[in-house]
Amino acid sequence: MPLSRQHFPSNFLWGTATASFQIEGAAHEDGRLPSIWDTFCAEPGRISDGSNGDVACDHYHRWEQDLDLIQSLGLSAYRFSIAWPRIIPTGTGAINEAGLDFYDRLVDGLIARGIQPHVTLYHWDLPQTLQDRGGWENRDTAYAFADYAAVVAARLGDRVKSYATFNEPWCVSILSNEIGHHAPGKQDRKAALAVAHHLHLAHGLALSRLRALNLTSQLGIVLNLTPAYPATDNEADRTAATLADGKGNRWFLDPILKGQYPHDIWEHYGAEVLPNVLPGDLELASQPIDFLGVNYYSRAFVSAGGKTLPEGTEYTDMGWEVYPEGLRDLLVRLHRDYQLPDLYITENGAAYPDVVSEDGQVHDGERTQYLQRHFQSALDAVQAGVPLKGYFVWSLLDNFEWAFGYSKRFGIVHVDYATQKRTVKDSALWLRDFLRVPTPA
Ligand SMILES: OC[C@H]1NNC[C@@H](O)[C@@H]1O
Repeated sequence: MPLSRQHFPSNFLWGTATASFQIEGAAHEDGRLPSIWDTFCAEPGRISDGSNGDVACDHYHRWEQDLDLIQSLGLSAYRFSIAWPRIIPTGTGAINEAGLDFYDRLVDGLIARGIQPHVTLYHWDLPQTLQDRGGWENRDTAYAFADYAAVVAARLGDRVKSYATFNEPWCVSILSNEIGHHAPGKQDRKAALAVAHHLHLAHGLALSRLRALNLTSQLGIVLNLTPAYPATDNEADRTAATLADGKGNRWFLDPILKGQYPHDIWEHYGAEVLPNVLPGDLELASQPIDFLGVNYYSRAFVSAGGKTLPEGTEYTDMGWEVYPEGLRDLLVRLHRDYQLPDLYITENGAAYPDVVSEDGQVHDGERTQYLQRHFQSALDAVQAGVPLKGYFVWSLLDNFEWAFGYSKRFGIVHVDYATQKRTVKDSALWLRDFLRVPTPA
């Protein structure tokens, strides 16, 4: 019998995901003020196609049509992020009711369609005014985030099934402040590690504020995790893979789940760049969470000697190896090494150079294959005893793919940015059929 949802636990949650800056547009509407990504897009050369989030998928105006699309596919959950610059446009202080009203309508629209709302409180669009005061390098921003989180949760309440504090702290800290490919585009390891620590602190501060609201919503965080595989079994490759795993995964998993930074990486970094950890910070950061979101795309193939993947390896349009087995391996390892809450795959998906064919359809067979193989890997993890409770496809819509602009398409629904026409791709039609449970004869 081909893979079907009936192979999964009957209460396994199937959803799709987006993020505010990537789809909303309406960048200057209803009180929103600039985020660091508006600023970053305006810096020449930062975005490969020179685009920005001013219009994006115009979801701010088309959200009802987009929720209808989610419902038509039979998905029962939708993960989206709240734009801090809509809620408290200057980062601290005055609340913008029009911003809260938009998400209020969105949440009610989801519930009316039988779709569970799952909120990410921060998916990278920091108010620029806070960046002007040091951004996440400034410890004060962690406290501002907790205030913002409390405002959102007080308004949306437990209509929202889960609140994740952050999406991908590794991207917010390392990719954005050490590597420099994302906003604010710094290349400073000390700054990056200070940012990472303040995110861990902010996560803890916000958890405390949300717990105090006595919501029934699950509270957690979303980490992008990339399992590292040594290219060979030699010592140099295995050491390099352990380092990659420590810097990319354990530096974020351990403070949240174990209340400590990994010792080997702490020593590796050295005193000049290490963050200033104050007493109580890690106790706050490692408060119990109800769920851990895992964003998985591929593995890291680590070679100290420059060995590359073999001929015939499959890649997505992002140049990421298609490696479904890595999802199972990752989840089984998490289950082995950590005391886990419920796990959700909060993002998994692929970019391919999709086009609308003569017949008006988008025949994205590679994406259907990718999803099928990763669903199977998720099922393997469930059958291995991993407490995996759900899976969100990234993404509902083609959207603004950060430094790649609109040149990479991750959606199961195609967006023609000139007309804003949505076209359900073949992969979404397959997903709809996969989710359809045959009615008993
Ligand atoms: O690169 C694909 C996705 N990865 N995780 C964060 C999202 O914002 C990205 O679009």
